[in-house]
Amino acid sequence: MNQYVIAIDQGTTSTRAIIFDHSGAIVSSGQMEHEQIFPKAGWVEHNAAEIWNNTREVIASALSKANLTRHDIAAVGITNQRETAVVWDKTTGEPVYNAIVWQDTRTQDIVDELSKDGGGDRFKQKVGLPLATYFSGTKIKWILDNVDGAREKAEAGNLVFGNTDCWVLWNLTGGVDGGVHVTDVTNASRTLFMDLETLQWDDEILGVFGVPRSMMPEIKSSSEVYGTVHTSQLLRETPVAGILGDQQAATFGQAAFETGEAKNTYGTGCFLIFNTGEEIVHSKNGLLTTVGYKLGDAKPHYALEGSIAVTGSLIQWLRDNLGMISSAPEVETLAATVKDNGGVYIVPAFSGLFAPYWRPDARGAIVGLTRFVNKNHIARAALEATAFQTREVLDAVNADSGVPLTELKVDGGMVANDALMQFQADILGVPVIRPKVIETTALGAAYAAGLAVGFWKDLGELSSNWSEDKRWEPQLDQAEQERQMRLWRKAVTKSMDWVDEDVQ
Ligand SMILES: Nc1ncnc2c1ncn2[C@@H]1O[C@H](COP(=O)(O)OP(=O)(O)O)[C@@H](O)[C@H]1O
Ligand SMILES: O=P(O)(O)OC[C@H](O)CO
Repeated sequence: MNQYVIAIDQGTTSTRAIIFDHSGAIVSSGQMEHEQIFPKAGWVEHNAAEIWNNTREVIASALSKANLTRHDIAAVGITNQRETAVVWDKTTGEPVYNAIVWQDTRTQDIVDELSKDGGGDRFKQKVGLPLATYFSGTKIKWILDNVDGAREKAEAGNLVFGNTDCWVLWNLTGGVDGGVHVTDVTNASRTLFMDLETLQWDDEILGVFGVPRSMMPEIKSSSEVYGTVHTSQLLRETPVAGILGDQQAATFGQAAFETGEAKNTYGTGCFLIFNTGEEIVHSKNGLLTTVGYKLGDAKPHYALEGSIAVTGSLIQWLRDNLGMISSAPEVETLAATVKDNGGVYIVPAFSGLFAPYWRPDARGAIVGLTRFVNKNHIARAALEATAFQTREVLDAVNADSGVPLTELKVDGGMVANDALMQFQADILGVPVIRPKVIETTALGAAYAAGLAVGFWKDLGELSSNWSEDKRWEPQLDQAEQERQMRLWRKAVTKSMDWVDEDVQ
């Protein structure tokens, strides 16, 4: 009997496989971190072969922990870190370069060059995105321009591109032995190349970037059978039936299916997604327009997104680069020893500033330092930075939609941190709500796959699986909220205009 669905969550720091039952509860999981490669300041890479190996390992581990086999699994769903670009030779299965990660800023020169003709928003009306290093398109161009022989091979039709969903799917379905080269609409909407109306690649933009169309995967919906797992793999012959970029998957896993619903995911970065239904809404306040989900032949749901590049990774930086803490949860212990931030604000503009500013010239800043400040204040300021950035994104969503959100559903690794969630509610002035299953990203991909094979019958059934675990009510008075936001915004101005010809 197929009683379960497995989701592969290929994230920025780790790859997970999680098995869910019909009620949406977690039955077992496997997880492996992969190496973060920083060859130069601003460059961030992953080894795509390592990611594929880890994917196989975590599937094996999740199955064996629950004592299950492929016969118990109805379908496979895939969710992934978006924008991270893998280019590989489809005749050998070898990537021609490491995966260039979404946080990588090496393509700023490409962005500047392309912006000369028509400005940074020249494709925004069509694709919903400004020209920025964040998106896959500039990374593909960089590989074609900089890796020896890549352009010739691409023009000969041997190289293909995919975000990591596509790389995992291709390998899972056979790789050089007939692997399926497909992505879903949500991932495609993060490349700079997909027309939001037609949901197809735009030849004119591909031409401007010099990317051959033959490299691009076929764009399909987020919920349909793309292929079956290859006979050489553990899950052989199981249908792969759902793909969603991780932030859209979390929105789906939070059952935010309707227009006006939203969620915020706190991981490496933070991503607030606001469902705008079947309408394509263009932001006037620095948000992206993206595809939320598309189920089979049904019309797509679109969304506005506030992407924040650095939140949890600031905590990792305190741990790995400064050695201030030995584990991420320890930041809460340090922060709890002081009654406030001691006047310190940290603007973690490690990759420039994303939403709502889109300022590639910004770099990280710690301001307000005095002899009074100690590491506990720094820890507190690091946590607060996540909450301040989220408030700015929520303000942008409210301004665009005209109807202020009255509560915020949250998920992701950082929501384990109580102090942060309380401060988040305080600085937003609305309740913050955590569901029982916080692995909403994997759950969303499982839902998409399960819907396609009839494991779940409809969205109503999925909504009834959602239940609240904890709620944080705002406790700060509005004057104090606004005082802190004023200081935060002042700190943000100090991080801007830092990059010049001498500083990258
Ligand atoms: N208790 C905590 N307090 C603050 N940050 C935390 C805590 N636990 C984990 N994190 C941060 O959350 C992130 C991991 O969350 P996760 O959702 O697994 O990320 P991702 O999906 O981006 O890989 C890490 O960046 C880590 O620093
Ligand atoms: O893997 P995460 O959770 O850090 O998410 C990364 C985002 O998809 C980047 O856009």
